[in-house]
Amino acid sequence: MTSLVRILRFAPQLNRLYLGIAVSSVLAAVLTLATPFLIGAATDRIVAAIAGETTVEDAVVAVTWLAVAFLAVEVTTTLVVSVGGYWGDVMAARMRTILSTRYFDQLLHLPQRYFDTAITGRVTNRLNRTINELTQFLQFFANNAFTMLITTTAVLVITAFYWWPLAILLAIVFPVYMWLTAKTSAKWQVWEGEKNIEVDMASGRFAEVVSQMSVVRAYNRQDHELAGFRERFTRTVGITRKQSRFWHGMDAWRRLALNVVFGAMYLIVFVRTAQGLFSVGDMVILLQLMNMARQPIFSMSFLVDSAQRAVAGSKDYFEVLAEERERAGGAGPQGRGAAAVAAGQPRADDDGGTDVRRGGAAPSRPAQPRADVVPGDGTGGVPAQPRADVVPAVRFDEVSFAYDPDASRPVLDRVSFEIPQGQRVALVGESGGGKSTIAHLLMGLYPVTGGRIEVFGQDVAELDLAELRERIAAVFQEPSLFSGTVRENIAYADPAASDERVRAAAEAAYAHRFVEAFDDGYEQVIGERGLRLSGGQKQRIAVARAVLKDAPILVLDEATSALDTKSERLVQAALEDLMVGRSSLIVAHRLSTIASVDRIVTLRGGRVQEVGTPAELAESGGIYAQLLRLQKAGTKEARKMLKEYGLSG
Ligand SMILES: Nc1ncnc2c1ncn2[C@@H]1O[C@H](COP(=O)(O)OP(=O)(O)OP(=O)(O)O)[C@@H](O)[C@H]1O
Repeated sequence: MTSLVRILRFAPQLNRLYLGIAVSSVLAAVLTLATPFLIGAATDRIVAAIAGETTVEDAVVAVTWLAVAFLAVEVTTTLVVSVGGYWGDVMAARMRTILSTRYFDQLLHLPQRYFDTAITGRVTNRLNRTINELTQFLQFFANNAFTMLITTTAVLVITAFYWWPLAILLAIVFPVYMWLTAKTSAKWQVWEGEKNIEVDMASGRFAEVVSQMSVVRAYNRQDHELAGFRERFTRTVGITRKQSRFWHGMDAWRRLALNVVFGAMYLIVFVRTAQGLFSVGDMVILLQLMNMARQPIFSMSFLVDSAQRAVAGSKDYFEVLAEERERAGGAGPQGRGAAAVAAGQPRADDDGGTDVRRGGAAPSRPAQPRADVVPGDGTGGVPAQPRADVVPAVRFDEVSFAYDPDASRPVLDRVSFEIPQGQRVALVGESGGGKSTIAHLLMGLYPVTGGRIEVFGQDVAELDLAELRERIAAVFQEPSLFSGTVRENIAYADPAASDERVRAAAEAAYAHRFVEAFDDGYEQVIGERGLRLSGGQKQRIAVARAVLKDAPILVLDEATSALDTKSERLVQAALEDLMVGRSSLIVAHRLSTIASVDRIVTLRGGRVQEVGTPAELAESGGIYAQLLRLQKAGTKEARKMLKEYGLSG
C-alpha cells in the first residue's frame, strides 16, 4: 500500500491533470447512471400506452423528450470522455517523461561502482518495463478509479432502494472477486518476475553482442550467441505455459462464481417483476444497473492486477532511485538533487523544466597556461622546474585503494607522487598494476580508501566533483565517440562552442583535414552507414574533444598498437601539442613516450617503486632501467616481458 501511495505521489506536478481526469470520469459516471432511468421511464410510458392507461400521443411526446434527454446525456458523455481521454494520454506521456528522466538523471549520478556490475541492456530493459507498468497503472487509475467507485456505490444504493437483498448479493460479489484476483495476481507476479529475469538477461546480452559484433564474428560465436538468446526466451515460454494455465484456470472459477451470482440476480428480478412487485420499467432499470455493475467488477480486478504489477515493477525502479548518488561536493555524501529524489520529492526539471539542482555557479577552474608555471620543454630533455611556492597540479599522498573493500590486498598501497604544474608524469608498471586506477581516482570516479589526492592544493574528497572534472581532460585508450555529428563529438564538453573553436580544436588534433574531406564536413554523422572512422581518426577526434575542453590537467591513457604507424604519428603529434602547458598524467604504452616525460612513477605490487626523471631512473636499476635493457635486447623474450608492462617499445 505504501508503494502505491508512493507511486501516486511520485509526480505531484501532474495533480491538476489527475484532478481533471478524475472530474471528467466522475461526470461520465454520473451521466451514464442517468441512462437506465431514462430507458426505464420510457419503458413504463410505453407499457402504460399499450395497457391503455395513457393516450398514445402523450406517450409519444413523453418518450420523444426522454429520447432527446438520452441523446443529450450520450453526447455530453462522449465529449467528457473524449476530453478525459486526451488528458489521460497527456498525463501518461508526461508521466513517462518524468519517470524516464528521473531514472536517467539518477543513473548519470550513480557512482562508477554501480556501472562496474550493471549490464547496459538490462538497465534499459528494466527501465522500459517499469515505466510501462507504472504509466499503464496510473493512466488506468486516473481514468477508472473514481468512475468505478461512483458507479459501484450508486448501483448498490439504487439496487438497495428497489430490493435490499439484491444489493447484498452485489456487495458480496465485489470484494470476493477482487480478493480472488489479488490472490491469482500475486502468484502470477512471481512467474512474471522469473520471465523478466530471463528477458533482461537476454536483452543485456543482445545489447552487448550488437555493440561488439566484430568480436562475435571473429570468434565465430554467432550460433552460440543465438542459442543462448533463444534458450532464455524459450524458458519464458515454459514459464508462460504454467502462468497462463493457472491464470485462466482461476479466471474461469472467478467468472463462474460471477455467472452464478448474476444468474441468481436475474432470476430474482424476473420473478419479482412477474409477481408484480417490480414494474417493467423497474426491471429494465435493474437489469441495466446490474449490467453496469459488471464493468467495475472487471475494471477493479484489472486495477488490482495492474497495481500489483506497478508495485512489483516500481520496486526495481525505486531501488535504483534509492541508490546513493555520487558525491557532488564536500558538503555531504550526496548532492541536493539526490536527496530530493531519495525522498521522492518532485523537482522542477523532471518535466522539461529548468535544472535547478546544481545550485552552484559554473565550476571555476584556474586559467591556464598559468603565469606561475614554468612548463617543461615537451622533449623531456629539460624538466620543468616548479617554483617553490607553487602547489603541484596533482598530489597523491599515501593513497590506498581497493575496488573490493574485502580484498586481502589493495590495488594501490600508500601511493605518493606529484605532478608539478605544467609537467608530464608517466606511470609505468605491470599490466593490472593499477595505472588506470590512479587515473580513475584522480577523476574522482571512486573514493580513495586511504590517504588523499590533491588537485591544485585542494583535497579531491572536498571538491565538487563537477568542478574537479572541469579541471581534467581525459583521452582514453578507447576513444568512445557518440553517434551524432563530428562537431557534436568534438564540442562534447561545450556544445555552444563556436565553429571556429571546433575547427581550431580539430586542427590542433590533426583532424581537420580528414573531417573537411567528409561530404558534410563537421556535420557528418558518425556511425551512420557509409562513414567509418579509422582507429586513428577516432583517436584524433577524441584528442580534439580534449583540446576543446581546454582543461589544465590532462589524463592520457595512451593507445597501444591499435593504430598504424602514420596514424600513430599523427595521434602522437596531436597529444604532444595537447600536453604543452598542461599538467599531464600519462598511462604510457610506449617507451618513447616515457623517455620524453618530466617524471616517471614506477609501480610494483600496488606500491610506488621509484619516482624520478627518465635520466635518473635509467641509471637506478629499477623497473624503467630494466625495461630499457629489454628494449635494447630486442629478443622475443624481451618483447614478451615488455608486453607485460603494456609497452610496445
Ligand atoms: N572496475 C573494477 N572493479 C574491480 N576491479 C578492478 C576494476 N578495474 C580494475 N580492477 C582491478 O584492479 C587492478 C588494477 O587495474 P588497472 O586497470 O588499474 O591496471 P592497469 O595498470 O591500468 O592495467 P593495464 O596496463 O593492463 O591497463 C587489476 O587487478 C584489475 O583487475
